[in-house]
Amino acid sequence: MEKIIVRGGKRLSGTVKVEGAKNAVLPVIAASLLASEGKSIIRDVPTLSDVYTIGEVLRHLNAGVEFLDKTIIVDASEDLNVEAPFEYVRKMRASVLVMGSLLARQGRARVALPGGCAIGSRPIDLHLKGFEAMGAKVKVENGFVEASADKLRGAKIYLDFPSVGATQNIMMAAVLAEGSTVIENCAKEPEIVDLANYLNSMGAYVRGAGTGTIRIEGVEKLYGADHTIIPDRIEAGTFMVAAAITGGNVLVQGAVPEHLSSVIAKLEEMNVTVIEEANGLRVIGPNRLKAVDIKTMPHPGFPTDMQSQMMALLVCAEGTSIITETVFENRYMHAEEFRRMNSDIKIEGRSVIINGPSQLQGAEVAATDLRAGAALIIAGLRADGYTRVTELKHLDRGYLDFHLKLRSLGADIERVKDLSDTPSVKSEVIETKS
Ligand SMILES: CC(=O)N[C@H]1[C@@H](OP(=O)(O)OP(=O)(O)OC[C@H]2O[C@@H](n3ccc(=O)[nH]c3=O)[C@H](O)[C@@H]2O)O[C@H](CO)[C@@H](O)[C@@H]1O
Ligand SMILES: C=C(OP(=O)(O)O)C(=O)O
Repeated sequence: MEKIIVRGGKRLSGTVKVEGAKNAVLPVIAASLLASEGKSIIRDVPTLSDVYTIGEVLRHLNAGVEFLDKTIIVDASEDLNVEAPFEYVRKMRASVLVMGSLLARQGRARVALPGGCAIGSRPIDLHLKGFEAMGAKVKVENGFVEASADKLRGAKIYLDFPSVGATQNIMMAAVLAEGSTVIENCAKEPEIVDLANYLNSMGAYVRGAGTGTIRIEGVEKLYGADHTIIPDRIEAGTFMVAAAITGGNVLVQGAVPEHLSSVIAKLEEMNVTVIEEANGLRVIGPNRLKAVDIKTMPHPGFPTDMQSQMMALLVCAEGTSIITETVFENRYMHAEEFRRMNSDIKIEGRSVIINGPSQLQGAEVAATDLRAGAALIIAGLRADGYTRVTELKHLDRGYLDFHLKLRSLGADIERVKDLSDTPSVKSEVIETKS
């Protein structure tokens, strides 16, 4: 079993560069299946386990996928297979994002139903309602959801909730449909805008991405295109919190202020200094952090993917803070792990009440999901003694070289393979850059 071991107490300083966004690259790779002619070149790709998983899904669907450092080249010009089996969907729910492209390209898609996960039940009913509105027949059988349509027709689709995945899947289905599609109450996340830009560069007609209404005119055919992925706002936000919790001074290179306005506002309310520089955001942590309330919301509200990292910071803040999670019903599994580190956190329904400041203490804790993994490591940066974080497979879905980046900022941190089952060897340090 691998662990990250952090010894708290170091102030972070220096510069850290963020990768391309995981949540932008996954839908873009799914959309590359729409190009029946020409190859897509996708740049600034973070080489995370999720990205390799979606690469495997595409290969299984008969697309050519080549990884060249941080670039992926996709050739989807051959006829595609239409089935994404459970072995992929189990590893990564975002595999369901191939449905829209397959339905548009091949008239059929069969994808294993994703299960729930540690953050909530995560149904896909809104994706399917969108496909049905466009004339697809949808059935759920034997653990698979199958959608088929001779020809998708444009439709007016109102989403009951601005789901990121449903908006993306419907966009991908609509770009090759006959006529106009309007998606109302759609998601406005920067990753939606990135997908729209990529689709437009393939020859699609998508307007309004980033607002609450997207309009799409279907076209006959799409072509491979060259696209650079936007910087990862959640990775950026994670390093901003890491700088703040240690009272450090860090330039987060590549952070886009407009993508992070709610996170910046909350950090400033907590007395953290955030300065816009030409190539990123400088974050300077205060001596005393102030308690604040946070409510997670769809963009431009406070992102649920930053909730656990902020929890680490609020534990160290003076006063009572309340976090209310409105996006996922069960995204507090990490609260229990924070309690093991001596924090005063009470869960009450969809809210948590944090009484701070607590002096965090090092402990052995488990990452319950990818953001929880990062949050526990961040808490370890401030804790007395050693914090050992396990279940790193979650962290690896979303963060590249996390411990190496933190170490380059001065953290006392290492990643080890625990060999406690092997007589006479306790642990082995892992230093390889992925
Ligand atoms: C790969 C990726 O980009 N993942 C992000 C994406 O996930 P994802 O696209 O899965 O998140 P959604 O926006 O779809 O989900 C938000 C809420 O809507 C509900 N819902 C969603 C679809 C549906 O058909 N029915 C339904 O009820 C979900 O259960 C959840 O409560 O957006 C989330 C919300 O910002 C982020 O936390 C994830 O990091
Ligand atoms: C929840 C997340 O991702 P996913 O939707 O891929 O599980 C995340 O990035 O925090």
